[in-house]
Amino acid sequence: MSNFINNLAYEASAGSGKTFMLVVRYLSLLFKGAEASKILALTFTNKAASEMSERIVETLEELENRGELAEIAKVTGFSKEYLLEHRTQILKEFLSANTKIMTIDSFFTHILRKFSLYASLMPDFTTASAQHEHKLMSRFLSEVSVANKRNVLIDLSLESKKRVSDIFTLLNQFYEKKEELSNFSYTKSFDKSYEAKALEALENIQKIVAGCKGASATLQKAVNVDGFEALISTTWVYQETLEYWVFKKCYIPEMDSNLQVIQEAIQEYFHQREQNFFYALNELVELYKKSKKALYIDDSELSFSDVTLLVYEILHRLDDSEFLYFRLDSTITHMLLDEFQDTSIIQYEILKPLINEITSGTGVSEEGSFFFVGDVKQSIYRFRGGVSALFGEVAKQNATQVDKLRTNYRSQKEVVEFVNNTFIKKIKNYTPQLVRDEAVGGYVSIKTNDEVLEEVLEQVQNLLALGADRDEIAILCATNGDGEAVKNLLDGNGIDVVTETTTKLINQRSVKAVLEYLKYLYFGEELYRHNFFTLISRELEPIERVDFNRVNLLDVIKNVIDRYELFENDFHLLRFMSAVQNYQDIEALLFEYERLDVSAAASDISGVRVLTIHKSKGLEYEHVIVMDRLKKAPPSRDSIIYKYDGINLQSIYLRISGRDKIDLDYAEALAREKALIEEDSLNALYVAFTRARENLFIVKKTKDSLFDLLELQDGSFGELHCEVKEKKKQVQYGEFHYKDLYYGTQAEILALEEEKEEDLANINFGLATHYTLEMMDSFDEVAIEGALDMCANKFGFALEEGEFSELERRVNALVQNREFLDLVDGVHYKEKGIKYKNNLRYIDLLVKKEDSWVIIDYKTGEQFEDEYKKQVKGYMRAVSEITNEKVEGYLCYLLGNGIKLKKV
Ligand SMILES: Nc1ncnc2c1ncn2[C@@H]1O[C@H](COP(=O)(O)OP(=O)(O)OP(=O)(O)O)[C@@H](O)[C@H]1O
Repeated sequence: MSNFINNLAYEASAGSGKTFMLVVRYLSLLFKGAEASKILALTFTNKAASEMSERIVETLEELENRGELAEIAKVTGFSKEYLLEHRTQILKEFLSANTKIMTIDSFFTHILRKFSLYASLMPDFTTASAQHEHKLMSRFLSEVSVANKRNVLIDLSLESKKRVSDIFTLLNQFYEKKEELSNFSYTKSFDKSYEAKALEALENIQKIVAGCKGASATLQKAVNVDGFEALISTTWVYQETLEYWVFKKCYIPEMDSNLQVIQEAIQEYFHQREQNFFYALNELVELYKKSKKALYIDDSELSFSDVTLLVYEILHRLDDSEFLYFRLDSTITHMLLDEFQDTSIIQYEILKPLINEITSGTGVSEEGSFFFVGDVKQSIYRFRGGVSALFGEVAKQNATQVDKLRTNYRSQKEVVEFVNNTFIKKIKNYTPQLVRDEAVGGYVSIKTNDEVLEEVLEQVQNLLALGADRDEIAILCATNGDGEAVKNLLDGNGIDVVTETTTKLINQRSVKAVLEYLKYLYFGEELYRHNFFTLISRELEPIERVDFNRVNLLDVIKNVIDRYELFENDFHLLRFMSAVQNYQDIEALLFEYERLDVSAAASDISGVRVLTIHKSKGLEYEHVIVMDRLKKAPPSRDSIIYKYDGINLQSIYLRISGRDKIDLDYAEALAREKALIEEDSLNALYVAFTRARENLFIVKKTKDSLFDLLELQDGSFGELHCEVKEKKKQVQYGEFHYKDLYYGTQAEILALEEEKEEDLANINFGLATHYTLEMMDSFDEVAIEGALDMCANKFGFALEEGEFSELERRVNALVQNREFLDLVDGVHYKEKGIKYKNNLRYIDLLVKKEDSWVIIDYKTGEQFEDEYKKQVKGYMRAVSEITNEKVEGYLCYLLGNGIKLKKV
């Protein structure tokens, strides 16, 4: 019997199988006959989106052995046999469908492209996580100047005691919350009548004191203030009553009534300051918006928040928005949302009509369904406009059944219990998780050590010594800076580290190959064809060019993948394909892909993972080390306090010190803000601890610790145990010889490395020499001629007169050098890229002799010999590790006075 519930949500703890159920849901829909192109699955990060596609494929491929099988059977009511029988068909359909598994940001970008003309934009705009800040700043400043609002900006700066760049942050907040703030209005006022009221009351108090015999000198001094400014900087005006301290002896009730008058006046003063501030900010937001718009129209580049706001405007403001939604809706019948707790209110507002349409079942989609999962305890993006109350609200608004998942499927007993015991006292309504039967082990250690980095290193070394798989060790830290510090330390101790950059999608081989292929189709340059076949380890063959005006980019990519059978087990390509959908055309892709901020499938990248807690969401590792922050956290001092009632923005306040003592509303908002910040930190720790499957290590400091909130005691639970798995096979680098003319070549890498130290002429000469040598197929005079032609084409403009013939002379000398020719007698691999320590390095010339290897590194000057030697030694180590054979390295100097070979 089918158990399919149309509107369903899971509000469940970490590791309880929310993502698992999302995949089950997606597949159940497919098995029930839904078209993949009509299922919209939205995630928060690109990583999550691509992982979801991967999991769908993997699950189908291995369905008979997967836990999902039983769940899908339960949900759909189909027998396991039926499901197994149909999975190949489903997989085929899924792979060929135009699937809609993506981030919320890319979904909104799609919408905006579709309706871009409503926003006076061309549809080929590009997106980035943020607009170019400097450009925006200077544009804004000139707008401010033109609008004659410089004083407004200066006043704001003075008022908030902030720099203009900080005012920028506030402007951006106001800009992003524009919709929520649209019902707020601010009044500008310079009426200072409150001052007179306060000073009159002060005078009354002064009189009382003057008439009081027992008035001490301290008291007389305390009330002896001159003017309003001085009055508000005393401490006594903020007391509840004056029946205290030095006032006590002279206290009469009249004192307090005057105190109250003073406090009301101060409140009025604060209020006026706040209103004037918001008024000014609001005025500038208009200019800010204008500058942003000008910039995105000029550059055709939008930030994700621009996209979101524009989509909101288009869908909600235009008269024909119903029609717009209709057009969207007709292509979406089912909606699945991951990590719902991090959805912002405006994001939900955009999705809302679509969800309504789907769930009401009266629109285009009779059989629609809505599903979302999340965990309010893992909400850590409050600062980005995520309000955790949204979860319940949305369930209510859409008549969604909210179920729980009680069992933890991720972690071992000790970890689950430690997390339960730690957070039950700290997080409201915490429901302890159940341990699954077979999870009887696990280990948790809490250790205080002020040398945080050393402690972390030791823990990693210990784990590795016990046989832990380095890919299964993750170090979670508070900030990117801390991550950098750990990475450097581990690197320095010979431990491979994987961070965000090493895992970029465009740095993966299969993706590179496809890009080379596309470049060949577009530029027609032979080298790209050559590179492509080299990268996919095949013999060179002809490639038919295509006319990009007539074919769809994605089809071209699918075609190359099919034709050369590139897909097999390569999830990078799957990710790449979904990323490509964001590019308007081939030009946009080829000229912009370097900025593509998508990470690769983790499977074939190796090393200890170092990442921030925020980035660790949704991930899991066998061993997790959560380290304390290395520096003290800066106090949170947001100038504006936003107070929400549920999901509705109720009021906003300007932070003014002392204000909480006399303004109850403000005090409440401030207290709530503080509680929310604390909740965020607590949630972040919850996320961090729940990433561990087997072993969890907490490294904390004695002071200013990230873990202070939890009051952890040093100690350990359970027994440390590392399952030693068979070591993964070394990745084969054998055929990776890969030339590239226009980017990322050895020549350019050298340029980056040496830029600082040599003058330009030397650099160019060196690059041209390298390039010539790279272009030579063999070491003879015929090859020199061809290579020099190519060099003249590429570097002719950059070389000085005479340099070219000097280059020719040196290269000729090289091919006549007996010692060199003997050394290079063997099979040549030029421009050999080797992936070592997660860096791609290029060896000028690698020679395979009978049972050994020779590395040759060309140089045109001797001034940095020590550096050069280090570099070659690095290559030698890499090659010897990969091949397990004898390796020799040589620096080969092509100098003005002859060839010099130096063994390293
Ligand atoms: N019903 C199940 N049967 C077998 N394994 C499961 C089941 N549910 C989840 N798992 C496994 O447990 C682990 C955690 O599940 P999943 O990642 O879906 O949890 P989650 O609730 O999304 O966690 P988080 O909130 O931390 O992202 C995964 O390795 C998953 O494959």
